[in-house]
Amino acid sequence: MATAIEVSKISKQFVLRHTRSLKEALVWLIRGRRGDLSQKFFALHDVSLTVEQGESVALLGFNGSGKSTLLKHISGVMTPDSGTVRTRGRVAGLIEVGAGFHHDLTGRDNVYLNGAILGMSEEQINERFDSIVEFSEIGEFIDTEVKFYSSGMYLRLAFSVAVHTDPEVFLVDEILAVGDEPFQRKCIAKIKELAAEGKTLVVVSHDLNLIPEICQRGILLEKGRVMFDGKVDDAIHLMRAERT
Ligand SMILES: Nc1ncnc2c1ncn2[C@@H]1O[C@H](COP(=O)(O)OP(=O)(O)OP(=O)(O)O)[C@@H](O)[C@H]1O
Repeated sequence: MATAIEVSKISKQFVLRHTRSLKEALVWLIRGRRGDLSQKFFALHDVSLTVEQGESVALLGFNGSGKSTLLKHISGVMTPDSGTVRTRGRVAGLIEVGAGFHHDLTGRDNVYLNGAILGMSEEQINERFDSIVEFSEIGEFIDTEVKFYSSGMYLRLAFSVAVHTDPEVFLVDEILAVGDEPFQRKCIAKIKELAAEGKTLVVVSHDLNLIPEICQRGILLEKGRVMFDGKVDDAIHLMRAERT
């Protein structure tokens, strides 16, 4: 089986921003700006993992453990301070949903814009346009500027465009928690369909009941490090044990 994602020893540091008191800032200035007022921390620390084509993997961990940051590195919207990320095939991400959408454009124009950003040709978008709109259930609002959409409508259209790009690797970040229940169920069914077709999936979700329905493998992150990588049930068991 071919490798779809190869993450090799990546680390990412962020600046821990906290407000300093006026006194602290004055002391720092008087001392000739010596020392660093900002502190850094590792959002990801020496993370390595390999995902084979057709695998469905869940990234698990408590808030702030680094799941979204890792997903952003796999999608390529973030680059690591050190280490490498390699992916094979087209990667579609629902990471910051609708991030590629332009508020002043209509749903229709955004389908074309976002579709192009995600790598579809105009011809492909023309072919899939009706199906995109149908899946999103946007209906007649397709010619309305998206700034007038509800957050659920926005998400539905963004999700619909992304799944129609026919990605080889599909990255999902907590989408399952957004949107109304019927649409959530539809998204989950679509994600399962993609998995059954042999697409590679990396899913971030806090829904520990849903995750085993989609993923066989679970990677547990803690403070930016991989604590466990194995069967999804074992990863969930470990996570639940840590919570108690
Ligand atoms: N752009 C950024 N600048 C500074 N800090 C960041 C940035 N993005 C994320 N962080 C920090 O990195 C850490 C990891 O964040 P991340 O969003 O990856 O966690 P997560 O596991 O996805 O959390 P959650 O379950 O809450 O979504 C957090 O402490 C977060 O505050």
